[in-house]
Amino acid sequence: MTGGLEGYDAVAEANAQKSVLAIHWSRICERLKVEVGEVEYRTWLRQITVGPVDEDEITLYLPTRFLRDWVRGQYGDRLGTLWNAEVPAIRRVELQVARPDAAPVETVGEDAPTPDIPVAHARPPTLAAAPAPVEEPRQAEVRSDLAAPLDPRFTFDTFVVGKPNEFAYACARRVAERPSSPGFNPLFLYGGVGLGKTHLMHAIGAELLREGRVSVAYMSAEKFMYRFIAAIRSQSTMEFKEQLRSVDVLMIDDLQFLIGKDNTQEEFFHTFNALVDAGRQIVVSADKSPSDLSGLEDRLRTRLGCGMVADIHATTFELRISILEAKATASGVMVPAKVLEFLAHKITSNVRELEGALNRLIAHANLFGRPVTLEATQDVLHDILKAHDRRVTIEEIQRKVAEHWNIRLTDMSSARRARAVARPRQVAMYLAKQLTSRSLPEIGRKFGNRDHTTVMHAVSRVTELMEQDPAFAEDVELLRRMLES
Ligand SMILES: Nc1ncnc2c1ncn2[C@@H]1O[C@H](COP(=O)(O)OP(=O)(O)OP(=O)(O)O)[C@@H](O)[C@H]1O
Repeated sequence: MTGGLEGYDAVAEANAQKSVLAIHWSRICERLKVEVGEVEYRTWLRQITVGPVDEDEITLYLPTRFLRDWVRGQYGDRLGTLWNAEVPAIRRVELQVARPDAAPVETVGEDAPTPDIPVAHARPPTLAAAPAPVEEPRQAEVRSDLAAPLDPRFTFDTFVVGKPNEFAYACARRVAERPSSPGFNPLFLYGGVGLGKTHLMHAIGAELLREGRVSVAYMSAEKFMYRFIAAIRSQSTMEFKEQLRSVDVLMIDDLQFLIGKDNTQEEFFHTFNALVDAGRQIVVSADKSPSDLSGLEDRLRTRLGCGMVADIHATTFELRISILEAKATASGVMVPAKVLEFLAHKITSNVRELEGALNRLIAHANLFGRPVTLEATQDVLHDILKAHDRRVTIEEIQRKVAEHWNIRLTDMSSARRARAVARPRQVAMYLAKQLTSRSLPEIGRKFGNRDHTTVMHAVSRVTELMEQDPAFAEDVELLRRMLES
């Protein structure tokens, strides 16, 4: 028949294949939910969308590299087995980061993947077993008389999970799902500045309110103190205490603020005891673990450490990239991967600063309608980058360059002359000359006692190659920017 009809047939066939795959995928999802549990499923696997089948291989998409790698590591084999059981012709599963243009198969039913930014976490085995407490359903309520408003941006969906925060995240989810579970009361979240403690607390609050079961009071420790003082002044401490003790979930942020405030600590201690004894949930955050919060009364520290203590560690490069990817995607502004990598290398202090830098870039791009480039980034973030300035060492240069080209660090000083090794070594020498004040003989010594003429040759060879090969020049430039200042 005509080409047009053949085209129609092809489209119809592709659509039919999509529908069939969607049905299989829905069945697989049901099994996975039973196997791994609802929370684990929702956090990791619900993000998967189904792509095309090519011969014996099906492609599944995940929205970020982090999530893809995690799912591959934890569930790759299981996904393969389940697909094979559903469709024997499928023998392999390929997990890919979703392309923006990918047209995924839609799942059937309520668990259709959401387009929002993924979250991920590992639920530690200890979290799996505890039984859900029997609860009377209650009307959802934020105690407006007690609560600071919850920031609607701080939800579990917008929290990006990686190794440094996965335990805290899992604990927070658990509390949001089953408040007052044995072993999780109080939940004590701690970690350095700007690493997501407040975000997780708000997420717990938002989830509880969404579920519509409990009344929640959230406030900073500072606010707690001022409310307490105001209550004393207005002779309404009884009322204040009653209000506090009537909530189902009390969350106090930045508890370290109470150090040295003995009366407020005392009041908090009694409130704490009254609530825990009545089976209510307490969530507390601080910058240190209970045992390190010297300045808090011993009995309070002991009680704070009685439930679940979860720390949030400093971010890793991988987590910073995932967070930047998620936030850039949410902003709708196209930020090149190289810029994200550059930022993740440069701004390592905390998520707040990282987010601030990205927001400024995005605002700039929106305001001036210019694309985000490495040059623009350096320009716009000049002051922030300067604040993160540090002196670069030859060892650091060698490490970064070796990582970049995936060679061993020892090859920076080895005698191997294969180009795959010799070229990165030359680049490292070139960068050492550009970025440090070391002399050529000094640089030579750091590269396996090579002669200064070898370093000179490396510098001129790299300069020459950069002029001839724009891709190579871009690589070297990126490395330079990452290491610079
Ligand atoms: N894992 C994450 N994913 C997404 N956003 C994050 C993450 N961690 C932190 N953020 C963001 O970084 C910012 C700072 O986080 P947050 O206020 O929760 O930090 P904090 O640990 O409470 O800091 P502080 O000790 O100063 O109170 C927030 O905008 C938060 O949304």
